[in-house]
Parts: sequence; structure tokens; C-alpha cells
Amino acid sequence: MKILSAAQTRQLDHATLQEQGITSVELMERTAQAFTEWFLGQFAAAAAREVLVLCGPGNNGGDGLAVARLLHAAHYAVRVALLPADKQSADWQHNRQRLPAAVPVSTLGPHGALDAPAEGVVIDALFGTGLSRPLAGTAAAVVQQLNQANARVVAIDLPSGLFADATQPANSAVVHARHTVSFGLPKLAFLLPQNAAFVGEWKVLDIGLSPSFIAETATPWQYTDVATMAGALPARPKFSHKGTFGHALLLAGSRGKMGAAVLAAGACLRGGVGLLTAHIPGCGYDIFQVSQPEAMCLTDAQADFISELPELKPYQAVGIGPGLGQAEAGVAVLRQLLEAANKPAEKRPASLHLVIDADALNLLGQHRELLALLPENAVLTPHPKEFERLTGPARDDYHRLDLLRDFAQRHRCLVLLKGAYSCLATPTGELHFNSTGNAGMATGGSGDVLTGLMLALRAHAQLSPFAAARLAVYAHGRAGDLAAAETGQAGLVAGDIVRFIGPALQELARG
Ligand SMILES: NC(=O)C1=CN([C@@H]2O[C@H](COP(=O)(O)OP(=O)(O)OC[C@H]3O[C@@H](n4cnc5c(N)ncnc54)[C@H](O)[C@@H]3O)[C@@H](O)[C@H]2O)[C@@H](O)CC1
Ligand SMILES: [K+]
Repeated sequence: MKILSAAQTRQLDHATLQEQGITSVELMERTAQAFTEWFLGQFAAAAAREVLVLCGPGNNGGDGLAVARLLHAAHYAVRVALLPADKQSADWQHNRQRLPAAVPVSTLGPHGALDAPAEGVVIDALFGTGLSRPLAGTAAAVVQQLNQANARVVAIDLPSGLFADATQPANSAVVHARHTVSFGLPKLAFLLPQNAAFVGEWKVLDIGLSPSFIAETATPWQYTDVATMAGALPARPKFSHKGTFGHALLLAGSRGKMGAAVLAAGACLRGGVGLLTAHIPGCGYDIFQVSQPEAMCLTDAQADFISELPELKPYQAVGIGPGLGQAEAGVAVLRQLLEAANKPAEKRPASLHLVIDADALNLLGQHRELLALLPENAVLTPHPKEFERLTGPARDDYHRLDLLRDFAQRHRCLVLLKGAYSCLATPTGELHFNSTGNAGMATGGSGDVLTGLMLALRAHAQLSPFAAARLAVYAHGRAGDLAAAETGQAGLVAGDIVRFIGPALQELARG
């Protein structure tokens, strides 16, 4: 699913009107009906029957006025409070006239008490995608009163004061919504941690916006949802053998961190790899062989950490990083691996795919000269701190996305910035936000599981580097969601994610 900018969203509205031969008032009515239907399902309880709708002067306020009329018709006790303005949009005026006289209307002021209903709901229809500057004056004062009132707030389209696709100055007034209900496509702002307190739970409702305009419009931002991923895993051919799904090599573990190697290996095996060999320090031999009997095991000359790179000929994909530790010897191993992957094709195994994670990323951050050796389409899976070690600090989440995009393009690699909406940057400058996963996965070892699964899918001959990476991220999150349904989020441990990789992949298998 695409994510469009605020400007493109306005164009999408226009294109929809032209294509479908409807007026903007009709589209506003459709929007208000979709919102109201959602609202009735969400707040059917008697306690939620008192509703205050705050309306700005533009079409967001017009939506609010139409919603007030529809909720009144559904027998909710509705009040409307209008933000004073020099002029209002034409569709606003149309819906102001249609508001039944039985709905009380007041005008908001900078000092007056907002009088938010204690047990009810406040609908925020002050500003949407038309916001052109930070809120000031009465609008800012109203938003501050609203936030202090600690009311249940539902924002129409966007929490007022929040830009859809750009950062707002620190300390500017933005509504803290409990729910944000938007239309057509998600907004970039919803996916960034810095906006979590404003947006709350968000939802996108279908209002039949022009599919052809969406298809034709270029954007770097994509949202990987369930529809995007249907059938993403190729079917396993009947006459396949273990060679069909590749032989992966995992370089992982150090004394005290063998669990990372075990988890990554388990995920790789559950990810459907044909064969897995792990190269681990000597101290981990018994641990590893006992816990992962399906994998083969090579031990390093060193007992406590990895100091050697094994012969790479047998492998299609190599994963390095989980539990590696940051011993200097690791730098040499990483350098040799990168050099081997860069050698002319006849001297190395065909298409050696790399997955680089955790301590291997920290080593890269400490030795940035190695970045020049990254082979094309290598996958890097940093969390924000690891990413910062590679690029330096970001001013805010939007700047971090710029750094991410730039890094992936410059090094021609795939970079997954991990988070609530993990973002996969491609060498061509696309940013794909993942939709699966839950807060229970913010637990030790969950990244190691992702690395193992990513490794399995990069070894899979039928998946392109991008398709493999996107599938791994999505399936990892989905496995976490299935696991959390069983264990609860607090009780979820990384091993539970491994157990649900199979079921998650099965959902995504091509029929
Ligand atoms: N255009 C359409 O066809 C549709 C629009 N819809 C709704 O319309 C919204 C967009 O409407 P608009 O483009 O009218 O924009 P808004 O309603 O977001 O606000 C725009 C108005 O506020 C003023 N403004 C901008 N920033 C301000 C600030 N900081 N302080 C004070 N005034 C400020 C603008 O000059 C303009 O008058 C969407 O978010 C959505 O809710 C929906 O009804 C769907 C259809
Ligand atoms: K709003």
C-alpha cells in the first residue's frame, strides 16, 4: 500500500472527484459516513453518548460538522464548538447549514473553559491535511486545554497540529488523540515514534479514492500490509530436495551469548532453509549441537569468540552478527567476509548473499572504512542505536529516514531500521514500513530470530534480495503476533517467535 504526501493526498481527492463525477460535498459526506460508522462500532456504550465536536474552518471542520449531524441522527447527545476564523471553506458552509438546530453550537475562545464532556468523547476536526504552519493563538490554546482535560479524543484524519509528512517545531501545540481515523491511505506521520503520543491507535477507512491515481503516483513510501504480502512465499515444488532451498552459513555466538546463535539458527531452520551450518566459538559446541540438532556445526580455533572465516564455497547466504561480541578478531573475520563477497564471480560462490546484524554492525560502525566493501544487496538490520553508529545522530525521525534512504542508496544495500514499524530501505530509494509485530517483541533475542529468518529467505533461490528481506520482516512480525496471542505480550520470549515462524510463513504461502 502506498503512502502519499499531504500535497499528493489533496491531488488524490481532486482526481477522485473528476474520475467519479461527484462533488467535493459528496466526497465529504462519504468520508463522514465512514467515520460515523466506525464511531458507532467503537463507542456504542451509553457512557460515550455525550460527544463534543471541535470544528476548524476548513474541510476537516466540514467533516466534523457532517459527523455531528450523523451522530445526532443516531441519537447521540452532540455539541459542536467552532474555531473562529475569517472565512470557512464552501463545503464547511454547506455542512454548517445542514446541521440541525437541535445541535448546540458554541464558539471557541482562547481563554474560555473547553468544557470537554467528562464521560464522553471529543472529536477533533480542527485541522487535517491542510495545516500549513504550526498552530498559534486560539487554536493552540484550545489544543492545550484539550490535552489538559485528558478527554477521550478521536481525531478525524490527523490529530490537529500534526503535519502529515514533516516534523513540526518542538513544543508546538498538537492534539493528543486516543484514536486517529484517517481515509484512503495511511499517513507517514502515523509510523514514526516521535508522533506516537499524538496519533494513538490509528485506523484507515476506505472511502473509494481513485485507485488509478494511486497506482500512477510515485512515492518513496510504502506500507507492507496483509494484502501486499498475500502469496509472497513461493510454493515448495514437489520434487524439491534440501539443495533447492540453499545452504546458509551463520557466524554467531561468543561466551555468554550462545543463546543468540541458537535462536538465529532455530529461526533459520524454521524459515525453510535447505541446510544450515553454524560457525561458532569452541565453547558453544555442546550447547549448539544439543539445541539445534538439524544444523551442522563448525567450531572456531578460539574457545570464546570467532576468529576465523570458514571456506565459503558451499554457501549461498551468510549471516553474521548475533551474539558475536565485539572482540577485535571479529573485525578481521568481517573484513575477510566482505572481501570474499566482493571478489569476481568466478572466484567465489555464485551470488553470496550477506545478512549483517548486531555486533557485526557495531564493528562496521567502529571501522567505517569497511562500508565501502559492502556487496550489492547486502542486508543490514540495525536498530536505531546501531544505525546511529553507522551514520551519526539524527535530528528527528524524519531526518533519520533521510539518513536511512541515503545510506541504502549510497551503499547499494538493503537496510532494515528496526522499530514498531520497521522500515526497509532499498538501493533504489524506496522505504517500506512493516505492519506486523507487537510491543511484546521488544525483548532480548528477537533481533537474532529476525536475522536467522532473513538468512533462510536470502538463501532461497526463488526470492529476490528485496522480496526475501520484506518477507522476513513481515513474517517475523506476524510470528510475533501469533506468539503473543498465546503468551500475551509480557510473557513473550524470542523462542516463542521461532515456534510461530512456520504458521506465519504458511499464511503467506502461494496457493
Ligand atoms: N478535499 C477533499 O475532497 C476532502 C477532504 N477531506 C477533509 O479535508 C481535510 C483537508 O481540508 P482542507 O484542505 O480544507 O484543510 P484543513 O481543514 O486541514 O484546514 C485548512 C484551513 O486551515 C488554514 N490553516 C492551515 N494551517 C493553519 C494554522 N496553523 N492555523 C490556522 N489556520 C490554518 C488554512 O488556511 C485553511 O483555511 C482533510 O484532512 C480531510 O479531513 C475529506 O472530507 C475528504 C474529502
Ligand atoms: K483533525
